[in-house]
Amino acid sequence: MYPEANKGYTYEDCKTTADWLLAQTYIRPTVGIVCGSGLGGLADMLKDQVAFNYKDIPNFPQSTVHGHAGRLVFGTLKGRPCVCMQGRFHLYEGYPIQKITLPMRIFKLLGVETVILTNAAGGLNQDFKVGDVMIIKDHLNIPGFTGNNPLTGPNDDRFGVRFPCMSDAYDRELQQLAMDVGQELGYGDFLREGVYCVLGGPSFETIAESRMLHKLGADAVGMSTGPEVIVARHCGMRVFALSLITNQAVMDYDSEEKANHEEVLQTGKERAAQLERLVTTMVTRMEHNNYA
Ligand SMILES: O=P(O)(O)O[C@H]1O[C@H](CO)[C@@H](O)[C@H]1O
Ligand SMILES: Nc1nc2[nH]cnc2c(=O)[nH]1
Repeated sequence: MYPEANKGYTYEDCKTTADWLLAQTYIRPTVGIVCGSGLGGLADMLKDQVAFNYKDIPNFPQSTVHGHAGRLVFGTLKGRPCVCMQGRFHLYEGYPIQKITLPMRIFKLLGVETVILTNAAGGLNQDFKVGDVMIIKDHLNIPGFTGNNPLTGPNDDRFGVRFPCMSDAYDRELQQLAMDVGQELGYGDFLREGVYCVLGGPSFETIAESRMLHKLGADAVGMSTGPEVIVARHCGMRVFALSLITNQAVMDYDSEEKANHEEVLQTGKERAAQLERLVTTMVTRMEHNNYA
């Protein structure tokens, strides 16, 4: 009934992977973190690390993009058990969408309750500057408009319902927590909020495309996160996500700017320490405030 590529992984496949991981570490994570391009340093913040190369994990895809190390790291952040993907998967790597989002279901079966995703993105909002950190309040999932949604295929009710709601995809309490923590840390000058737009990539946007996305309501554009969020919400995990604005999308035919991955990684390096501090402090506060 469904094309082969849309079958994805069964519940049992996901359980095999989760059980394999649980058998090799005593850490029982309640927070799952996904590191964006050039933002893998977040994983290094974990204490008491137990790390796995993706190539050694049953059913796991491999990282193929520079700036994504390809390691799953278990550890604790200020005593709180976490698991962190040092490197994510993207549609443009050629994987089916069910494969790039598989780690979200593994997170769920590991016991994760809250997922924190980071990404590098191009700024569309003209008030944004390179180096700004945007708390994601919503997304435009453009691949989904053409039927490329990670939940395509048979639905397994053990994960979630056939038609999940997405109007509450990004947890509002966690957005507020990020704002509060960001202000306290003195990051108010570069902390923003906005709508993230996912494209398939790997080509960056044309000028006309950037203008169109901005008109449609997007503040930043990238090639990830949306599909992971859909799968995480489908299986009932709370989601918080942020974009580091690593470059300004080119919106003007007179501009000499050209988007490139080196600039993306460089901006990541420059903001890494603050981003790591924001996320770590949030994780500590989540515990105190009894956020899951
Ligand atoms: O979304 P992350 O993984 O941060 O990476 C972003 O950076 C890369 C482009 O430089 C693309 O993969 C884009 O999605
Ligand atoms: N699509 C897209 N992805 C990015 N990732 C980092 N910067 C960009 C960008 O400008 N466009």
